[in-house]
This record gives sequence, C-alpha cells and structure tokens, in this order.
Amino acid sequence: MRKGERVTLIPITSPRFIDAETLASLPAWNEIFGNDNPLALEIGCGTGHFVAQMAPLHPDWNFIAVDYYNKGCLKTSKRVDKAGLDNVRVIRAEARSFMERCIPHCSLRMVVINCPDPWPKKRHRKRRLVNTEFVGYLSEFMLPGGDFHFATDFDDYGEDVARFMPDMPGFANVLAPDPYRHALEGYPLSKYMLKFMDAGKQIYFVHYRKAS
Ligand SMILES: C[S@@+](CC[C@H](N)C(=O)[O-])C[C@H]1O[C@@H](n2cnc3c(N)ncnc32)[C@H](O)[C@@H]1O
Repeated sequence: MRKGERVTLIPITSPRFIDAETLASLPAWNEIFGNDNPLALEIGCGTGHFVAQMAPLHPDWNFIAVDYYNKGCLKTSKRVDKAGLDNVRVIRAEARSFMERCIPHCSLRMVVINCPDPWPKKRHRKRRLVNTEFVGYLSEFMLPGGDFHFATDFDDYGEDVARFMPDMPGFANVLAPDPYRHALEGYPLSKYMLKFMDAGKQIYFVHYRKAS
C-alpha cells in the first residue's frame, strides 16, 4: 500500500463480528457473550479454521478471534456463523493494541497463536510477534491455570520459542519432558498447518500453562 492510499474494507455484517472501533475500553464481555464464561483468545485467526473447530470443543469458554486481515475476518465470521457458534466473536484489530484496550488482566483461560508470520530473514527476526517480551506481556492477561498454545511450521521459530519458554517465570511445560511435539492430540489443525504439512513440513506445537 502506498503512503496516503485509502484501504477499502469489505463490510462484515455477521452478528458474530465486532468492529474493534465500536468497542468500549474493557467492554463487558459477559454482556457481549450473554454469560460469565472465561475468555479464550486466538491471535491471528486467519480464515478461522482453527477457532471453528476449537470453540465447539469448549462450549463453556468464550472465544475471541482477532486478526487485522479484513478478508480473513470475513471468512472467519462466515465459518462460525455457518457452524452456529455463539461462543465466538471475531474482531478485526491489531492484537496488542486490542488487548491493551479491551482485555482485562487475569481474564484469559487460553491464548492461541498458530503459524504467526515467520519473518524468515535474519535481519527481520526482531519483527516476530512471539518472543520473551510478548509472552511476559501475555502472561499478565492470563488466568492462573491458563493455557498458552503456540504452533509454527518454521523450524527456527519453533525451536526458539521452545528454548526460551522454560525460563519464563510462572509457566510450566504441559508437554514435558518434550520441549515441543510435532503432533498434538485434540488440537485442531489450522489452514496454514495443513498447507505446510501438505508441503512435507513438520509443525512445532508448544504448550505451556500458567501456574495456578
Ligand atoms: C500466516 S497467517 C496464519 C493464520 C492462521 N493462524 C492459520 O494458522 O491458518 C498469520 C495471520 O496473523 C495475522 N496477524 C499477524 N500479526 C498480527 C497482529 N499483530 N494482530 C492481528 N493479526 C495479526 C495475519 O493477518 C495473518 O492472518
């Protein structure tokens, strides 16, 4: 996109889509979902394959699927509408600024980040979303006992996250003694995971839990 160029957004009319700009800061999530269930956050939901499979497995959690990709939010909204998933809301927003404004501390039962942009060039690695600083930041938003899931097809990213997670205070490795696994039973596969697996790549699954 060139400087000054306007982005035309495809309108999303789904009842499960929320325009982040219309949300109050720290909105009443219990009123939005119509219950007091804990929140689960998927960062970078893409086209919604994961949340559409995960949300029915946890009907007693309220899922917030965030992505700043308009078309992805549209596809995710259509997918969750088709499945009639009332425990999902889709939000187009940049994840960090959204969390800062809208997610209360100590409120997330689960945080999921599947196949985040890998920034493969060495000089771009500092742009990666998941690093020690970000996981420390996430931890403030998580409930005691909350789950942190990270998955990537990118060897160096998977190994890096698996290497620094044991040093993150207040987290325990659910997959111990394995630092990561290449298959995780009961964890749905996202669109990107399937795409990379079709290309013969292995997925790195990392699963940690915040101390109770
Ligand atoms: C490679 S895709 C993976 C999509 C999906 N998780 C999957 O596994 O199929 C990464 C997604 O993360 C989104 N994304 C990256 N950084 C983000 C951020 N800071 N806030 C919100 N979305 C982000 C991108 O728009 C993109 O849809």
